[in-house]
Amino acid sequence: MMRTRPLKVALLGCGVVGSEVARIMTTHADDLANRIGAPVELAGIAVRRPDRVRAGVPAELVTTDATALVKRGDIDVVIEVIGGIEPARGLITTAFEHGASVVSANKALVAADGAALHAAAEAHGADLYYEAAVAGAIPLVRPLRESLAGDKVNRVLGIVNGTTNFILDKMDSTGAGYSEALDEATALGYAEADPTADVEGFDAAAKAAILAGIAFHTRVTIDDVHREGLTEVTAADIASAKRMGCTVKLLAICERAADGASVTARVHPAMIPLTHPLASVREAYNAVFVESDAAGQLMFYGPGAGGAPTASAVLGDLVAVCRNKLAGATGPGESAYTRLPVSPMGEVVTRYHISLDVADKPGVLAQVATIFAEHGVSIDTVRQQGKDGEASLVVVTHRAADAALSSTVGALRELDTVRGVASIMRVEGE
Ligand SMILES: NC(=O)c1ccc[n+]([C@@H]2O[C@H](COP(=O)([O-])OP(=O)(O)OC[C@H]3O[C@@H](n4cnc5c(N)ncnc54)[C@H](O)[C@@H]3O)[C@@H](O)[C@H]2O)c1
Ligand SMILES: N[C@@H](CCO)C(=O)O
Ligand code: NA
Repeated sequence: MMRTRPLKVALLGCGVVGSEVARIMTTHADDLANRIGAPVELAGIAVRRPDRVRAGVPAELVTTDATALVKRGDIDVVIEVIGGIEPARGLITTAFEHGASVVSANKALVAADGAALHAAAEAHGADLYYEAAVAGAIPLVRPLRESLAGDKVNRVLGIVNGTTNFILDKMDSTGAGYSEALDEATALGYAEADPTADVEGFDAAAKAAILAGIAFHTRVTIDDVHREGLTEVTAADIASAKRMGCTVKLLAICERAADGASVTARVHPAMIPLTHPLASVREAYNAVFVESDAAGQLMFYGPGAGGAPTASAVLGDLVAVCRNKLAGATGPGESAYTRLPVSPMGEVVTRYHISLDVADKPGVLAQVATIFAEHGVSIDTVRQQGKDGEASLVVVTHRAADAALSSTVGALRELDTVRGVASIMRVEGE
């Protein structure tokens, strides 16, 4: 039976995502009410710039005082789509203290301070949901938290940043330049307010931290995630990948160690074979593989960024949180009981593609091969292309520890015959 008294919602932020949340809450009001069992009313919208015209947003609801809005006392759910650490963190904490549950799209905040936020929610009998924080519209947080809660997840691997996938895809398929592709991603609402977060891998690292924490029931913060962005990827890397039948993607990889005693989380560009399903993920789409003991391999695919797709995830959380409120219950909180430690990048084991500029003279290949052997890194293939006394040597290794590969590269740099290390890229998905 439908309750007539509405649940009141405060919206913090009315940018790319917030304006779509407001639009869908208005246009789908009847469906939302039927699905929840009570009407939901947009009771206030906190913005920074009230002068900005927002189509379809009732002017009388707009305020610049977000703190007063969350302190009103009659708000049931706060939707935080401001982004960043402060004032978002303070506003969310205040919301809990005043009895509201919170839906957020803020991966930066959850990845930095998720444990404290969950504790604050629990202390006040409130919910904290953030499906939109990881891979936009794609259901991932709740499938991991709820649907897979009876299984044991061993690996989460995927493309979790739409902006960088859009850039790599445009560069690869249309030959567009890096800045041109980034400008287009920004205009389409995919990039963060400061796109450095996207291209330097901070956004993907935040998502990797959230995924690893939920998947392995432990605590992982963004500081635990090894991060390399897109800015070092060159056209030569992309061309080299093509020659190997691969493409370059920015991947987030969270793994349980073989002995089960620790986990790792990393974000970096990697070559993947064109035959791998992730190779065909285009534009701002995201795709994530989850591997678990009982289910085997699951793949989640869909729009990972953009106003309306992200609002879809926010609205899904709003419905869940409102249903919990009406039932006088809360959904699942933090699950970090395994306390598995996060191992450093040096312990990650994978394959590598190394491109060296070397002198083209007798014995160089043998010297290079010896350095790999001395560091216990086994070579899979070597390709050499010579030109005017210089040569480009491309070495692909078998699986080796990242620390061993780093020492190998350090020793290679010391060789007189090695003029430079043009690129080092990990090879994944084989
Ligand atoms: N855009 C996407 O594709 C996407 C996808 C997933 C998650 N997110 C996350 O959603 C959140 C919002 O992203 P966005 O793309 O809508 O950003 P945005 O910059 O378009 O919107 C944020 C809005 O918050 C406003 N704001 C800033 N400080 C405020 C304050 N103190 N009070 C009220 N309003 C304030 C800004 O003026 C801006 O309009 C971020 O956490 C982002 O990481 C975005
Ligand atoms: N800037 C992010 C938004 C989605 O989280 C991206 O490009 O994926
Ligand atoms: Na999601």
